[in-house]
Amino acid sequence: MRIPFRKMHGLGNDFVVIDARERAVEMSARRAAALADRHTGIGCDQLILLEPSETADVRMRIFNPDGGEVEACGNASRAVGLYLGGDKRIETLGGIIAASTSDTGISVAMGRPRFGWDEIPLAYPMDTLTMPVGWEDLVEPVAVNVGNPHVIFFVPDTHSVDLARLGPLIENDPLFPRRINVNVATLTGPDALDLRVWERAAGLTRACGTGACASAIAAMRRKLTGRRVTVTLPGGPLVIEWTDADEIIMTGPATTSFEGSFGTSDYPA
Ligand SMILES: N[C@H](CCC[C@H](N)C(=O)O)C(=O)O
Repeated sequence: MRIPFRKMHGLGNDFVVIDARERAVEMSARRAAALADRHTGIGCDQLILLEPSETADVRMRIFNPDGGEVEACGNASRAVGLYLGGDKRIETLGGIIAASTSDTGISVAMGRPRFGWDEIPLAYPMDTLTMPVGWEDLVEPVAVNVGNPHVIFFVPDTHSVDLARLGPLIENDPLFPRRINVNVATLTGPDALDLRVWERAAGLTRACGTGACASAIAAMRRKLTGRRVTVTLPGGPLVIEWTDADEIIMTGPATTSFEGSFGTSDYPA
């Protein structure tokens, strides 16, 4: 049997999107990892499975390239918003998010940020606004949960950080019981950040929507910016707003690259 999919991306952070609302598709960690593999599979940063939802217009399941299912994916939320069109509520493990499509791009309301050490989560109590920890030159980060967990280091120059080496060290530190997405951010203007991200289980990506949300919120909490920030990633810019209603709104592009299909026998569940 062949399963159709849509290859999509948000600023180069790419996804294989499978719409299983009409016909169920079994998604094991093995199948998700095989599909995401860039050498032997279709290749993507995350695999996205759309299923019927009891509480929203659609349920969006998010699988990292290691096959692990996770709570949130900002760029994929915009991609699914583009695919579905109009205003849609999307159920995720991290909560219900709302996507709306306009001529300035796709906006996604990502819910409210969480700052409690046990909400990140961390392994033990700690101030999450200036954490008393460090890994070589990366010290005193901020931790934020925006559906998924993020740690944010403010540095003089994101490009001088050896993120390929330090990212996995921090991602897998026992301080983070569910591992963590690692962000290095530089303030480049009154309301502007430069950002690079080592994604939990995915590594260096061209863009990370939840990383942009978490880093913007971290800058706002530290009073480095106002409540509307442009975050520039290697793949391009995203605009993040933290509303007075404690909602994170992310606006940016999404693109459909191509449509295809795969054989279930080639990718056993
Ligand atoms: N690797 C992330 C999931 C995808 C996040 C990123 N692709 C985004 O756009 O938010 C995690 O394990 O939490």
